[in-house]
Amino acid sequence: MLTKAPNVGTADQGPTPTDRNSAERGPAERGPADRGPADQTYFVIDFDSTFTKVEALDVLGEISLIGRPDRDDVLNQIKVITDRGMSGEISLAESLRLRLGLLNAHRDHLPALIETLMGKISDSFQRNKTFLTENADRIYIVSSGFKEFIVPIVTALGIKEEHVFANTFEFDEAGNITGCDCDNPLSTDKGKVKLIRDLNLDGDVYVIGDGYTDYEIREAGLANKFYAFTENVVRPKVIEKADSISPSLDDFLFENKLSRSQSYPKSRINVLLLENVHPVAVQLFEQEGFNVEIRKGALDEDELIQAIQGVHILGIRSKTQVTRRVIDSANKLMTIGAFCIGTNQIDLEACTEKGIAVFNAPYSNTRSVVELAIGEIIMLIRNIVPKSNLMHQGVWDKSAKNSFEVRGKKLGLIGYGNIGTQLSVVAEALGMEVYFYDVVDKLALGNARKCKSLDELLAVSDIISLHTDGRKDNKNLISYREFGMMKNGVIFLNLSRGHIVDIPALVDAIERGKVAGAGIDVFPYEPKTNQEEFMSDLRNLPNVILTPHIGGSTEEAQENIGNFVPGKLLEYINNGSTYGSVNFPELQLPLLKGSHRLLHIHANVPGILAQINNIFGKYHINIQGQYLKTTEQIGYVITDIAKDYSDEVVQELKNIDNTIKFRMLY
Ligand SMILES: NC(=O)c1ccc[n+]([C@@H]2O[C@H](COP(=O)([O-])OP(=O)(O)OC[C@H]3O[C@@H](n4cnc5c(N)ncnc54)[C@H](O)[C@@H]3O)[C@@H](O)[C@H]2O)c1
Ligand SMILES: O=C(O)CC[C@@H](O)C(=O)O
Repeated sequence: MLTKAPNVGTADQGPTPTDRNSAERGPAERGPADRGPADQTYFVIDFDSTFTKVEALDVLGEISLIGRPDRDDVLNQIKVITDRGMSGEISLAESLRLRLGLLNAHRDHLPALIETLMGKISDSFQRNKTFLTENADRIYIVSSGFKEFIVPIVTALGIKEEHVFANTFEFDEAGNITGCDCDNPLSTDKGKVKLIRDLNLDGDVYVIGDGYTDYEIREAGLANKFYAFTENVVRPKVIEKADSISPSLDDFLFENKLSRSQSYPKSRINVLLLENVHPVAVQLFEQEGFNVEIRKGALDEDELIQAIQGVHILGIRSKTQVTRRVIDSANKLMTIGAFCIGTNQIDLEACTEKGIAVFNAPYSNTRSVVELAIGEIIMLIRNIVPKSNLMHQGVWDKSAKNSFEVRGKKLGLIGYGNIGTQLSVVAEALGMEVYFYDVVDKLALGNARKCKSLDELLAVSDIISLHTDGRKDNKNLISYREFGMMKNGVIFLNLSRGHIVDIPALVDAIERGKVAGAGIDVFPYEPKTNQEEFMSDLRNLPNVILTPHIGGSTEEAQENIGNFVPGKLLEYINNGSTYGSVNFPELQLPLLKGSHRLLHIHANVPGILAQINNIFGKYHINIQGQYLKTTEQIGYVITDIAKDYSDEVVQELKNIDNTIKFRMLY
């Protein structure tokens, strides 16, 4: 029985490479023909904390002890005993005896217990009902729990009643639970071992469970492998004995190439979040079942190259530079989320070439930047910062000199995108005259006036605020010449990107009095963490507000972003949708229902769609839906097909010349 290596998938060839040119496995992909295990393989599954999320006797206690003043105390004692039994600290018989003694339970409590347990079936078991039903002949539930509640739960998911091995309660005449059937081996130590030995299963045996008693079957030489099931509880003492760890049933089925409801187990998807991304994002990924690693600061290139190994989803903000070297070394990366607006810190071209989809949050912090800009404009034009500094030194300098209203002043906006336009509207509400210049022809909102050139805007404005994107061409957009063209005593703001302003030129303009006040939030070099000192020639200049790139750092904006970006990344991972991507052809796809989705990313050269469809034609595959979108660089073809198809189809699709990435979803 123990000589064979696990070989349960006769036809499934397992996960196939995501990246055409590598042998790695990626999320949401598999061989097409999962036909389930060979006949001679048996699956022995534990019940409490494996099939269900909870320990049934704990739940029974919660029901049976209602109204007792010492309920919480007793429940705690029951939990402690359960854990000690499960990790092998006390014998099972002892654990059962002690718990039944404390429970004070009655037959009438059982319906409520069953109802509660029905709602506590482990998520991955619920998802894989088809596997359980289709393989009912080979699945055994072996538990030291009690048939009275186990049978109704597991049979609801297709398990055969005669394959449930567990204890039975003993009741007194009044219906009180007094103990258990002592002749049953499962009420005794090493009971599962005795039971499996008696069953004498003729084939390979895989045991899935969270407890030490499950491991004992393997220890006794009666199972080929013991899988420590950790979806609900993690018991270090059990894990250290396991042949393998199964964070979910999906993971077990994937590892053994068995038919399953998810193309790739979510517990195998690794997420790396840098730069203090909002906790709501962590929560969203964890709820999805992904593995999440978080780091507070940014990483430099070499650190990131190390950290990105095995990572499928990377989340960053504005400081992490995702260079071509990083992208080239990322062995599993599928998608990047910029938890901010700007994406200039990411080499988008390299991402596109590798088939890595990038998403951002294009307007989740827009309002926060606008409010900061308005606040700073008022502070600067009133000369508040020097006055406040003096007050802190005890100087009372009451005067109106160099202090103005914003009403009637000309505000010049360079860049009339999301932030520029919103600032335009709010500034007009304060009575300012708005002028704007954008490289793209933009609709003027309200009474805003379009300038034909940057120079025109520079010459006319009393206050200039920079809101262009961070494209490379914008480096030093504002330098000596541009400051020279501005009005004397102009107020200047940069809350966009640091490299857009030539800092020595700005320092010079401030020192000469050309710029009477400046609000600067972004810098060509920004400290990687809050521990690093901020070094700049802008320090200690008069009437200059310096802020540490916090234009978008409000609780509201960060929470918005923390919700928005994971939403996009999850849609891409789970459904293939690229709507809102900054480098991929944008496709909003319908939810996947009853079919398999094949996603083909390729270089945009002529004839790929025809080649894809020729392959479908050759294998008589009926296409249920097909979507295509291209950009100059790449094409993205999504095809929904019926579930039956052969390995060759997948292989041929991957072998099409110019294929960048291929994956499957179901
Ligand atoms: N300080 C912060 O915390 C913070 C927060 C959010 C956004 N930002 C930055 O603010 C900037 C604007 O954000 P947005 O959401 O409005 O972006 P956006 O893409 O909506 O708008 C940018 C606009 O700038 C225009 N533009 C680009 N280059 C130009 C040039 N040389 N001259 C004139 N116009 C030019 C574009 O055509 C576009 O209309 C970005 O750089 C973004 O990264 C900073
Ligand atoms: O929060 C950040 O790191 C960046 C904020 C801002 O510059 C953006 O691009 O949205």
